[in-house]
Amino acid sequence: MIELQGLTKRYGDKTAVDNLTFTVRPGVVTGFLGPNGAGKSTTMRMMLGLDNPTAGNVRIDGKHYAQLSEPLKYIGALLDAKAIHGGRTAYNHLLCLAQSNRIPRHRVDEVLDTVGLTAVAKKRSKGFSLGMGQRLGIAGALLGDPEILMFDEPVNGLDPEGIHWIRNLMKGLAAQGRTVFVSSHLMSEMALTAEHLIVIGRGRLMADTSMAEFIEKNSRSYVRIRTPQPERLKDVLTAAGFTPVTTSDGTFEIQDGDAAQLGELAAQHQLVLHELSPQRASLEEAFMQLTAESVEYHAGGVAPPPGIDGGAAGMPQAAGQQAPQQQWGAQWRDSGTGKGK
Ligand SMILES: Nc1ncnc2c1ncn2[C@@H]1O[C@H](COP(=O)(O)OP(=O)(O)OP(=O)(O)O)[C@@H](O)[C@H]1O
Repeated sequence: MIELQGLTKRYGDKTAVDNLTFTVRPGVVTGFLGPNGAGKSTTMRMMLGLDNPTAGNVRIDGKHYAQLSEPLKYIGALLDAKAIHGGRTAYNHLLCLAQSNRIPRHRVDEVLDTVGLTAVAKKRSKGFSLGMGQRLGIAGALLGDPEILMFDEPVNGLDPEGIHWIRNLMKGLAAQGRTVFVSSHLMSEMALTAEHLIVIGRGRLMADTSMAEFIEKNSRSYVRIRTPQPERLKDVLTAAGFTPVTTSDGTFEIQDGDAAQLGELAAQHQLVLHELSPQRASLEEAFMQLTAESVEYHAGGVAPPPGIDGGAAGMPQAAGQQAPQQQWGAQWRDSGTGKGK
């Protein structure tokens, strides 16, 4: 278990991590999300005693990292895969780590096998690809067979097979009852891997909740309808009290009805439907809604036209409706889960 209490880090007048309090529990993969510059790496570095907090503290199974006598046996971490002595072979890199933590030599062979690097164990790591470097970093994290594992962007540079492998590895470690804490910018991957989420923005806690609840609270659901008779359908829906929103590709989106109800209504009026599908936003959309106001680094350029991209800028909007971005952010904060800004 990892426990953060009021964890804060300031660099001059910049507050990188702002009074974070949360617990990462064993048995599930916990995802750590936040826009660029939100403070994820700084938080992870403080968890590992690599940075000193300005205030607050982190406990690893009740102890500060510095109090752990052989830390690799308690917590294994992949922070920066490039932070490896390139002149050493993969085997020697792991052997040095093992010897400094009184870990038996045979573990080196075991973890090399686990991450699929046995064939290149005697090669210097400076010749490794990004993906191979990630695997070596993961081998280092697993070396001490720790109960707690922490991975910062573990799928960086991995090919689809590698991504699949690390996903199963993390789930397997959690299923063994270990604590697994992982950051990633790949939302689709996070949605498949993590059961619990911690979301931060500008250093502050924005959500500490299950994946299912996070998506439920931060996204809208609606029914999408496609018909070759759009004018008639629109009239029927409007007369029945629904608020159909037309998207740029000619489909309708209805937020205030369910698929069965809408399908029956269409049948009563002998309307042909080519699509009738309930939709729920993705983790990516939910994340963008929640963190929209806390994104520090925006790209320039042109917003996508309505209906493109599925992001906030692309959400269709009925006349007179409040912008979804404001609505959803407010809804989330009003629910009381938010720690507020
Ligand atoms: N050593 C430092 N000195 C000054 N500012 C720093 C330092 N390290 C981090 N920061 C600042 O603290 C903030 C948080 O940075 P951090 O790297 O923790 O964010 P992050 O969430 O990991 O970002 P990313 O997703 O881009 O990796 C950023 O604004 C960053 O510029």
